[in-house]
Amino acid sequence: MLPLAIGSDHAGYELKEIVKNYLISLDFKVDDFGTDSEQSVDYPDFGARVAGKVDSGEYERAILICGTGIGMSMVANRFGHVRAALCNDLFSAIMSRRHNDANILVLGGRVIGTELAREIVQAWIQTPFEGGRHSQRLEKFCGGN
Ligand SMILES: O=C(CO)[C@H](O)[C@H](O)[C@H](O)COP(=O)(O)O
Repeated sequence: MLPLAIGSDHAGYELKEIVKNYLISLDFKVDDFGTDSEQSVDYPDFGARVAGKVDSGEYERAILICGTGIGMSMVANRFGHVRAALCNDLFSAIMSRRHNDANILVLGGRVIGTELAREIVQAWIQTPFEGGRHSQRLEKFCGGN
């Protein structure tokens, strides 16, 4: 199965561990790029570490988690080949794959609960990109990358 990169700051640490273990239970290979505790860190350090790996093509998909998800999505979307989607609801997560071919899912560890996070992650992993008219739209801002 698709190997995934995952990262968080301290505010996303608890949910990162839950999401990581959930993915492992589904037989995904998950590479964790920190942080490793709830000790305060700076989200740009971990966001850039993971987004850079998607940007370079080392990983096809990744998950980032901070308190709201806002900071991580801002950081990740600075990278040219990254389409990071902050999805704290199920509909957005599904649409971010169908229409936007999002390659990084961003979650807010202080916003959503564990069960919703699991549902979002599962749907995001499983939902394919629809292509068609959406490809031409992606082409207009990221060259289809
Ligand atoms: O970047 C964020 C907001 O966009 C994240 O939610 C951070 O996790 C948050 O800012 C961390 O806050 P803290 O008060 O330093 O724990």
